[in-house]
Amino acid sequence: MTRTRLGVHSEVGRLRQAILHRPALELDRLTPDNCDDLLFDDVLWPAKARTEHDAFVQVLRDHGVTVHLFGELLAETLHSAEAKAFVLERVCTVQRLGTALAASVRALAEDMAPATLAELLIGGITRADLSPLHAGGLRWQTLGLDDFVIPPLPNTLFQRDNSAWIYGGVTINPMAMAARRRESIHSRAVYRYHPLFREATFPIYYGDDDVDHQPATLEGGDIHVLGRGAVLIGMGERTTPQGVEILARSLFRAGQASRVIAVELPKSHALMHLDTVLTMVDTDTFLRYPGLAPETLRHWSITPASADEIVEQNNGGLAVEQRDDLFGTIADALGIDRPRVLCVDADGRAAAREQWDDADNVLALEPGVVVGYERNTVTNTMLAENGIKVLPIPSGELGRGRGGARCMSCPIEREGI
Ligand SMILES: NC(=O)NCCC[C@H](N)C(=O)O
Repeated sequence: MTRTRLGVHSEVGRLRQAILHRPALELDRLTPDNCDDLLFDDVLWPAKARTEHDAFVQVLRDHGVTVHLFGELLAETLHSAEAKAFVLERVCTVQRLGTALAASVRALAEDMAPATLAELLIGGITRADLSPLHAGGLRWQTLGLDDFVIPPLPNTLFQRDNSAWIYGGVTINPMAMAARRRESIHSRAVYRYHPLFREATFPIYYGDDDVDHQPATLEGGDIHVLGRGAVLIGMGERTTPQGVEILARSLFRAGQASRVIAVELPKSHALMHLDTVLTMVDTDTFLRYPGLAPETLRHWSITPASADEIVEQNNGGLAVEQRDDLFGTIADALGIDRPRVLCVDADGRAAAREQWDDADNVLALEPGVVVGYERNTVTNTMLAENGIKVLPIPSGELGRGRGGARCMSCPIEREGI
């Protein structure tokens, strides 16, 4: 078993361990009819996507990062009868499956080998997959052979979003989009029952219960662990102020962070998460999409409120102060003069095209060394000219789900700065 010192103490400190997901059956089940609903802009060539993903994993391993594959973690988790029951109780519900199917699908799933069950939970279950089943009920009769009894979760590829480590603990995120909500059930099971996490003690800040969290949603692509006790959170299409408040309170209570900076983002698909337009590439350096004008972004600095402030301001325990210079606020939090902000601003069209292809969504492996899609030549050249080393990975297929190297990885052990 791998040495585990779980915790993510910065965005750019040396990355030691991360969870990635090698895309499997779920990509074969993406069609022109369902890809929009499943938050993909196109269908993919699955075999090629897997080869590209293998190349990504290899770059990380060559750099000394221990990579855990989520499909394997889930399969190993489901070896435990308790874990299987935990997942099936939450997936095979009457609301999701109908009264007749809930019990019969659950009975079939109980008998499956853990690896098969993990594959189908992520890849989706069609009526044809259940062919020996003779069920009654309206739902069963309305389903065509190829229809999904349980839809696939192709965005499991983007491990960044459904859980996020922040300093010594993790948040298991209530996801904004219906197409991604079941992902969090799988992560809850892995963090509870997988041997990598089962014996460890760490706070779970949010989401590890069966409460209906909507609309207090959070997604990891919006969460940046800046380091030195600070956390930057984007509020755009996916993360709401209610979600940020709950997380901030929990982080402060656990003594894991001393300041949260919440920044409002334009609500658009191209900018669905903060990390599609802003990532950290060195201890004092950010990569920013030039279409995102920081001076126009409203942002707030959130710290734990004193007892007096709680009474005077009725603020729910959070001292919230609106600020007017985002990178100035970040500099304060990091105790530096002013961060360096790199931008492709010579060619607006190239910047826009490359942002769409996740040029600004790089994953730092250590200060000044990042992984990014090879296709984004203008951004990668600009980074190299500014002393940032880019390790390129292929992206012809992978990028069609609209996520880059940062989106596809969930760091679980990373050093501070
Ligand atoms: N952090 C990220 O920006 N993740 C990319 C998620 C893409 C996925 N298709 C989604 O819409 O949720």
